[in-house]
Amino acid sequence: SDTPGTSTGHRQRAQSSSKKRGVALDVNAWRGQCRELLRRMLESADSEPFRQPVDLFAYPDYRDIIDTPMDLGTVSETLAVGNYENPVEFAKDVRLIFSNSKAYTPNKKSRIYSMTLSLSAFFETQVLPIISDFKSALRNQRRSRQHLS
Ligand SMILES: O=C(NCC1CC1)N1CCN(C(=O)c2ccc(Cl)o2)CC1
Repeated sequence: SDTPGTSTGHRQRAQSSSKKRGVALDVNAWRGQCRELLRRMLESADSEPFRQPVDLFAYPDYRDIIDTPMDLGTVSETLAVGNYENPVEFAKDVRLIFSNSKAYTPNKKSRIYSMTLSLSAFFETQVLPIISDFKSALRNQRRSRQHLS
């Protein structure tokens, strides 16, 4: 505004979270949301084969087929120590768990592979809004920073 003594014309919204179109645009909200999603997956019986790294003594040919093992315990630890920069990196590791299982399974009717299918279906429905909310928060943050002198 051009009223002398006021600076409201250029005041920026709080950077970390601002209400816009009814969505809390917090660029940091994804981490707690992903931790909660992991918790819900870990409480499901379908996650039992995926909670810890594969036992190579029980599956001696596992590394002949799978280059990059991944499990939900490792993903939880990576998230907890802050080694994911965004929810897309988090989703990439979780999806690796499922693609490894699909690559290793001897047939598509194996019990463990069927657990992969139901767990990944649940994961994809839950992670989609986490990623899209993060991307809109980032767009909003860049928009409001862009107007700074
Ligand atoms: O040993 C495992 N997990 C560690 C235990 C301690 C929780 N496995 C899970 C990953 N695996 C498969 O995805 C798979 C697909 C078809 C078949 Cl069979 O196995 C291999 C077995």
